[in-house]
Amino acid sequence: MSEQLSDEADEHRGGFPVWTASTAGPDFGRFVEAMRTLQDLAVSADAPDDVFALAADQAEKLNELLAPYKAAEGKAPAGRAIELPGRGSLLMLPWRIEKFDAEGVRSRGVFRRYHLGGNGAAHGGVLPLLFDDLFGMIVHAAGRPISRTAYLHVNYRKVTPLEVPLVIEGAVDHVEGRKTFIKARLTDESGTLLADGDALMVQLLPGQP
Ligand SMILES: CCCCCCCC/C=C\CCCCCCCC(=O)SCCNC(=O)CCNC(=O)[C@H](O)C(C)(C)COP(=O)(O)OP(=O)(O)OC[C@H]1O[C@@H](n2cnc3c(N)ncnc32)[C@H](O)[C@@H]1OP(=O)(O)O
Repeated sequence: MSEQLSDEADEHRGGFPVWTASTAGPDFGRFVEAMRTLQDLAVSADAPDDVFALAADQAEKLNELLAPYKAAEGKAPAGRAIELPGRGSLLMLPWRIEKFDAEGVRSRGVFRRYHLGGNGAAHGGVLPLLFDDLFGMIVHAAGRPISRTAYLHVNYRKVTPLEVPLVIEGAVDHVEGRKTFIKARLTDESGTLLADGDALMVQLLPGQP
């Protein structure tokens, strides 16, 4: 997979830089998972203010530790660590890719407490994030040139639960010149449809951001 991520000709990249998979050390995955748990706790903890004061002190210390290492886009392992859930990016859902080829992409995972919307269900805004990231991977796995999302449509068919193993799978539906039309479905492990979506991804022209 890492080969596929970096060997495209310039005319297929628009203004995008070459994207290479990261070779992060073993502690990076542990750090990301600890940060995800911290995100879960940050949105769920009901602690006394003196506990939040201690937590703020420690969070500020952590910021001081990492600040000198802030790097330009494409340099940090986050987003490029393809072996980690969500490719090691806290922005992405912590899901694992289990199929990645020209026929489509499938990924599996759970929504966590951090992703709570209301009454036990995933926030409506995190589903398009999951779909959009999958659509980007589908375009890439299908060998299509670097493209951006022109539109993304999600149908919410059933309430999407937290902490329940789910599967998202999609593929290219059809191609018209620069336009790649994609479809995907989010189900639980028994195949019950929770949401489906479709998108138009448009190939970038040379130099297009
Ligand atoms: C997430 C990926 C993770 C992958 C990881 C795996 C490894 C992969 C590794 C590396 C891959 C990296 C992949 C990066 C991917 C990044 C994705 C994003 O960033 S999505 C950010 C949000 N989207 C934008 O910010 C776009 C903003 N919009 C634009 O830039 C333009 O509007 C753009 C490029 C989409 C089109 O603009 P124009 O000027 O080039 O082209 P015009 O002429 O407007 O459209 C071309 C055709 O598309 C239709 N079209 C355009 N927008 C449409 C729309 N909204 N609805 C319907 N048709 C539309 C038009 O009608 C036209 O069709 P006719 O050729 O005439 O048939």
